Amino acid sequence: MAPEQKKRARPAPKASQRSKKRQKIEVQPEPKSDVKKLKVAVDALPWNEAQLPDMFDDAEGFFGLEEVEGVEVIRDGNVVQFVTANAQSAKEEDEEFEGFGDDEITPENGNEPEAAGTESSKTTKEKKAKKDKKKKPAKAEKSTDEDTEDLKVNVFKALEDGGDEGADVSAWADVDLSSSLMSALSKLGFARPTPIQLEAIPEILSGHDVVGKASTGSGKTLAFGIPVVEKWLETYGELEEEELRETRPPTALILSPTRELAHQLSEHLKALCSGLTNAPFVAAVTGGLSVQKQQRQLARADIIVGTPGRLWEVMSSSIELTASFKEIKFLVIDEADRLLTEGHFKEAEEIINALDRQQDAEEGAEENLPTRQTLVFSATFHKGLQQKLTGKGKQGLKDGTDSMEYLLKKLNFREEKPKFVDVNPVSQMADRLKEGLVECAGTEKDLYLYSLLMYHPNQRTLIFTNSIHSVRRLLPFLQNLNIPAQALHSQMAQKARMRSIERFSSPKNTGSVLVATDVAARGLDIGGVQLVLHYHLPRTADMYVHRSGRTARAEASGSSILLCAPEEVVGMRRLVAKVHAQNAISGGGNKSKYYMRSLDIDRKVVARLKPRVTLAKKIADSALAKEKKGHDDDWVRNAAEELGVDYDSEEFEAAGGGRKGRGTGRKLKEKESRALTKSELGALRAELKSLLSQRVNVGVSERYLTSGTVDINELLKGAHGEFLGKVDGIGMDDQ
Ligand SMILES: Nc1ncnc2c1ncn2[C@@H]1O[C@H](COP(=O)(O)OP(=O)(O)OP(=O)(O)O)[C@@H](O)[C@H]1O
Repeated sequence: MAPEQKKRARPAPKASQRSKKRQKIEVQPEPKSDVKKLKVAVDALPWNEAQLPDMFDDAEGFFGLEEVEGVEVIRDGNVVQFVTANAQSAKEEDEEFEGFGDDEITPENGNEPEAAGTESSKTTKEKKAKKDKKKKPAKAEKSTDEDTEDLKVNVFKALEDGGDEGADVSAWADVDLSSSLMSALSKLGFARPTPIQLEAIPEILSGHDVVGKASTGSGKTLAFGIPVVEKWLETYGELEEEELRETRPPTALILSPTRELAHQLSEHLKALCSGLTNAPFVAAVTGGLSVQKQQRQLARADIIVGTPGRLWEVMSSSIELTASFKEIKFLVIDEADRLLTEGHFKEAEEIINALDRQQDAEEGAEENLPTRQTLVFSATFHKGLQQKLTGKGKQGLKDGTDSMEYLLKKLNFREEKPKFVDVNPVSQMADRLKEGLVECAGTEKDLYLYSLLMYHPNQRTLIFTNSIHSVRRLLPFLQNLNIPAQALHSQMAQKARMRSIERFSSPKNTGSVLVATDVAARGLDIGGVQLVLHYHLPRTADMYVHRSGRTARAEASGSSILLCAPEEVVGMRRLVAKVHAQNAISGGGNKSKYYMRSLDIDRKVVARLKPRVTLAKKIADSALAKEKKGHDDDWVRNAAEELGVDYDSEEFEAAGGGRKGRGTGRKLKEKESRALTKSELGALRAELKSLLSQRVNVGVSERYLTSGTVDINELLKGAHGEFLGKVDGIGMDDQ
């Protein structure tokens, strides 16, 4: 699409409109006479997320509270109208209102012509260095999505801290990128392409549909992100500031299976774009955050990253959006094997249907092939999917009985055979990942979990469980033991989810622990995760690969340890056989690679940790049971109300409302926990505190385990013996 098509004027943001200051709706004094007023509907006002004090951390009802500034409220009898100061004429009201918020795209960086494509990266770098002295580097989206500000993790933060030297990017020469992108990569410090980038980018740039497979943490995001940005630069990179403010169809739609991953992908692309003079506007569209705000951002987005559910919700409510989406140049499916799984594909399918429907209507179904390129990426593709993706997908689709065939057909590749780029045909696991397992009884997993954390103190650790209930249970348990744990699961409010990730990934919290369900298993790129602990055996081998892939990313190394109960042994064997099958076949060539091995953990030491674990569990259970009792009481009260009887009456109990006679062992335990009085709890806490303050002897030679939060080096200063926490865990290095 040529830039001059489909343009729609957009009001220029005023400096005052970008003010960071927030205020509640209030009646403004008479506006100055030279400012024209604009009446707008309440939904079209420039709402911003209200900033709440930390004490509201988990008050779910408050998340999503929005406020607006610079709005005049006019009351005429019962009619309330909202008027904004705006230099545009009022007739544009219906067309578009971008608002005043601090989330305007600011083409402050957009009025200097792009360096010529033939210019060497060095010259471009010099030019840009001069420019950067005059003003801060472009951060087109820096202030556009405050909801995701807190999700900035890993390398992206470095950009904000300066780092204007830049890397020598001559190793990218074979990929044949524009000088602008070379310069942006230099600023990111990415000196050379990763293997998947080296292989996939040229294929995408030459117009192919691509299916890309590479191990976790190997740079797949930029493997599709760089060509998408390159395409945008090719089309719009030379636009003047004024032209850049005009809306245009988006260049790419990127689908992600989880909200966190969507925000991370968008941050990753923004980080790349922040090194550009003219940059595309990247927007993330996910559930859990304000729809109106996301709709406003979507209207001007060049690259849209979203979860299918929310994306479909906003698309289906706007014919205009759907119409502009049909012009995308790229449809990207990240973590494709998950998104193409039955049960998850429904909304993605709706989106693709909508894109293709438009296509058909306009182009008379010329072969029914889209003009967009489809890019499909993951670290894992189960065998059937892989075969079908690599070319057989378009055959045998007549009856649509095979659902996977059906889904692939739906992707509607424009080529009969997409290019299949597999840079890790042998192993899906990262090279620098060490794997081990610890065998223990199912009932002792809490004890062993804590022991493992003690053996690896001050390491950023991600614990995966198979259920939300387990996350809820383990969180207070670990916190009682002074482990700085955060939780992440899908039933948490989105703000709380992001806050957990932010705290977990904060450079200040190197020894932080995140207890999560598989919602955190895919794609999350959090720097410095050294250890992944599988509290439960993952449900699939692929999930094991993704979970373990949260560590040992890019150039880093890391460990993955599975807690394995006797009833999980069969499943674990199957898992190892699957994950390392190819390695085993390839045999001697890969001698240095070891597989999951049973790790030695001194049971005597574990036994010494038992008293504190028992206490911590008791205290945590008591809190959980009380919380549960609150819910139960609500239920009972509501049921009594429905029956029209007193909550405490015998009549109500007789009617079954009191749920008598359903006491099981678990219920009894809960009851016992609830029965703990305040002073009993206080005594338990005091006992635990005293235990936690003691070192744990780990053997004959004055060796001790310490609480994970204690600085091992400090302790060592006064001791001759060794602390297990100081050495490299439990023998992972010897293997
Ligand atoms: N060329 C490069 N040089 C150095 N680091 C890079 C390069 N490309 C990407 N990275 C960094 O590597 C890390 C992992 O990248 P990314 O998140 O894209 O991995 P992935 O392959 O998508 O992993 P997963 O399968 O877990 O989603 C990121 O921190 C990213 O910034």
